[in-house]
Amino acid sequence: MIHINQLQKFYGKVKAVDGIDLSVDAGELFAFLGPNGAGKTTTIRILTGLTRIGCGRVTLGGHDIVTDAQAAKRQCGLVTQHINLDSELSVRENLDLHGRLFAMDARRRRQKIEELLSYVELLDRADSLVKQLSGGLKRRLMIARALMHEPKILFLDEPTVGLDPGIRRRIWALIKRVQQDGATIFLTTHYIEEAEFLAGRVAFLDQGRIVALDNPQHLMARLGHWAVDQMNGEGMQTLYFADRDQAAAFTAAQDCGFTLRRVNLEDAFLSLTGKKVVS
Ligand SMILES: Nc1ncnc2c1ncn2[C@@H]1O[C@H](COP(=O)(O)OP(=O)(O)OP(=O)(O)O)[C@@H](O)[C@H]1O
Repeated sequence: MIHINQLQKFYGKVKAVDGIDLSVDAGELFAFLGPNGAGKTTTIRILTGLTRIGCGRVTLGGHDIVTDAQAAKRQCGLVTQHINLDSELSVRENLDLHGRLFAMDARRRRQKIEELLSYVELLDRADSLVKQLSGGLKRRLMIARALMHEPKILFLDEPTVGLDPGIRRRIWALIKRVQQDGATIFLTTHYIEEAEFLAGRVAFLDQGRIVALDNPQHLMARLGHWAVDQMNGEGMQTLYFADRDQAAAFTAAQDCGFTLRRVNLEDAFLSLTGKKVVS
C-alpha cells in the first residue's frame, strides 16, 4: 500500500530524511518511533503531499506522489501533530467543511458525518464549538475528520501527544478499530508504550535513517526478556536476561539497589542508537 524508495530530504544542510526504504502492506498498523528531530514528521509530510520530496520515489496505493499527486492524496487521511481544527466552528461544521474540500455531495456528507460522529462517540457534542472541547475530544474529532473522505491510509503524527494516560488509551482503542475496519495506518510516536501496544511493525528512526525494523516483540527479544537497572559508581547500568529466574539469581547476589523489570522498546532503541527515545 505504501512503497518508499530511497527517500531523502534536506533542509539546507540538515539531512532530515536520509535514504529511507520501506514498504507497508494494506491493513498494517506501522509505527515510526524516534526522538525529537529524527525525521518522523518530515516523512509523513512528504508522504501526504505537504512537503516537497527531495530525492527518491513514493507510491501510495500504486499512485506516485509526484506524477499522480491528486490520486495519491485521495488515498490519505492525515491527523497532524498540532491541532488544526477550526475552533470557531462546531464539530459537525468541521467535518462538513472537510467533505466539501473533497467534493463530497451534500447527501453523502450528511450521511458520513452522522456515521463518524457515532464512530468516534461525539454525537452528543455535534453542535458544540470546537473551542469548547477538551484535548482528547479534539483528537477524536481530528481522526473523524481525516476519515471523512474514506481514505485507504490514515497517517497519524504523534496522535496522543499531551494527553493523559486514560484518554490516550481511548484514542488507542479508536486507532485499533480503524485498522480492524480495513484502513492501513502509519503513525509516528515517541511514546514507547504506544508503539508497543499498537504497532504490528515498528521502525526505529534516528537522524533520518531507519536503524531497525521489525515487530515490537522481536526487537525487544534481541536483548532478552528481563532487565535489571542498577546504580553503580558510573551511574545507571542495565543488564539483560533471557528469563526472570536468571535475572532474579543475579539480583540475589547484589548488595546495592536495583529494579527488576521487563525489557521494553526503549531498551531496544537505546542498545541500537546509544540514545533514549525521550531524553
Ligand atoms: N521546515 C523546516 N526547516 C528547516 N529544518 C527543518 C524543518 N522541518 C524539520 N526540520 C529539521 O529536520 C529534522 C527532522 O525534523 P522532524 O520534525 O521531521 O523530526 P521529528 O522526528 O518529527 O521530530 P518531533 O518528534 O520533534 O516532531 C530536524 O533536525 C528539524 O530541525
